[in-house]
Amino acid sequence: MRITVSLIKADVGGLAGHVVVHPKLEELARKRLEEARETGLLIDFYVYHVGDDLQLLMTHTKGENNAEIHKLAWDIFVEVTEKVSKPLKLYGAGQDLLKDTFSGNIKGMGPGCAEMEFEERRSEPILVFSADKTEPGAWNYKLYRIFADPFNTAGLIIDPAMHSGFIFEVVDVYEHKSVKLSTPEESYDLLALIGTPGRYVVKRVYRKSDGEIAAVSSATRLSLIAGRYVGKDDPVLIIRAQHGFPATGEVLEAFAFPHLVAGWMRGSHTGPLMPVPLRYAQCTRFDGPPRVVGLGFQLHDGRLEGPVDLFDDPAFEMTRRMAEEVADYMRRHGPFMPHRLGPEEMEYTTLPSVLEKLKARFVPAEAE
Ligand SMILES: O=P(O)(O)OC[C@H]1O[C@](O)(COP(=O)(O)O)[C@@H](O)[C@@H]1O
Ligand SMILES: [Mg+2]
Repeated sequence: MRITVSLIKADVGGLAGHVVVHPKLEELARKRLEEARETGLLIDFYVYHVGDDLQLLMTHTKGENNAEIHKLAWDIFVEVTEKVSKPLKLYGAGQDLLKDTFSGNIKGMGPGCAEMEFEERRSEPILVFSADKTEPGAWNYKLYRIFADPFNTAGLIIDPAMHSGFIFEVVDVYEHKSVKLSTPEESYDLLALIGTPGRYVVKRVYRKSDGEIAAVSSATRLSLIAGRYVGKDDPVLIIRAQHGFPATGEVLEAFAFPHLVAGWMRGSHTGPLMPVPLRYAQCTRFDGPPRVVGLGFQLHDGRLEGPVDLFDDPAFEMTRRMAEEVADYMRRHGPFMPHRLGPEEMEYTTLPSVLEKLKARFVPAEAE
């Protein structure tokens, strides 16, 4: 049976600033998705949040980029904005809805979207990850560790189905071009690109032996669509696990190191990506630190069994402690790089308007 998993998210209003999604937004979204399940449009769904981003996880048989599914998500974001965010004056009501009318595909309209279609296996574990206060390139490091680094993923050495490696599809978000690179043989080329996560973003990963889709992320950069700062993209990621794909624990292992990502306060700072359970999925200190939630499901004929709240485990306490220490260390740099992002990344923040004011005051400098 061919199943499509669609994870579509948007920031349509935050409670107490950009901290968390209001429960009423989730309630109304659940109601509408329940109706869509009753009509048969959806097989199943799960609504959750990370920070101020409302997450709609849906399963169906309509394929990727389906107008009905995308419209369902778009209409929900619009309705919850009108009926909940605006009356309650939630912060940044409708923030990610960059266009007025739906035009067939939600991509490029503001919300983030990751979708994959596949033949459901005899047993199909899927893992979904959602991050707040960071950008899509934040997954680059994790995806490399999961699908190309045998020090993370034992199966790359041990499992014959994975031994020939994976193919990474990388998007240049500035040039709107993509390239496929094959690991392990092109690992260094891959790293040459994805080590610049603000520009090169891993969009998909395929198993090399049979071309099966293994992972897909949301790879849009909102500021490049809007041409101005509209918050970070707060990306999502779907990964298939086990039996010829990395085991659930191999996927999670990549999250045990809270690597540094761009985002955090005003989308302008470097900070550690902290893996948290759903109950800690709110961004507080300096609007962060950037955080990620992970949910695990078993699919059965497209139905979502679960979730398992994957980071709700003492095994990730040390990671969180390390993230807190790194957060504290980075914070002490205040407005200095590398805590504050470099000039290229700051271009789409509100900093250029501040610098503009100083322009006229510059005079030729003395010869040194
Ligand atoms: O100028 P404002 O409206 O207070 O916006 C600043 C806000 O933008 C943000 O960068 C937005 O974060 P999100 O991308 O999660 O919406 C917050 O960190 C910060 O509070
Ligand atoms: Mg957000």
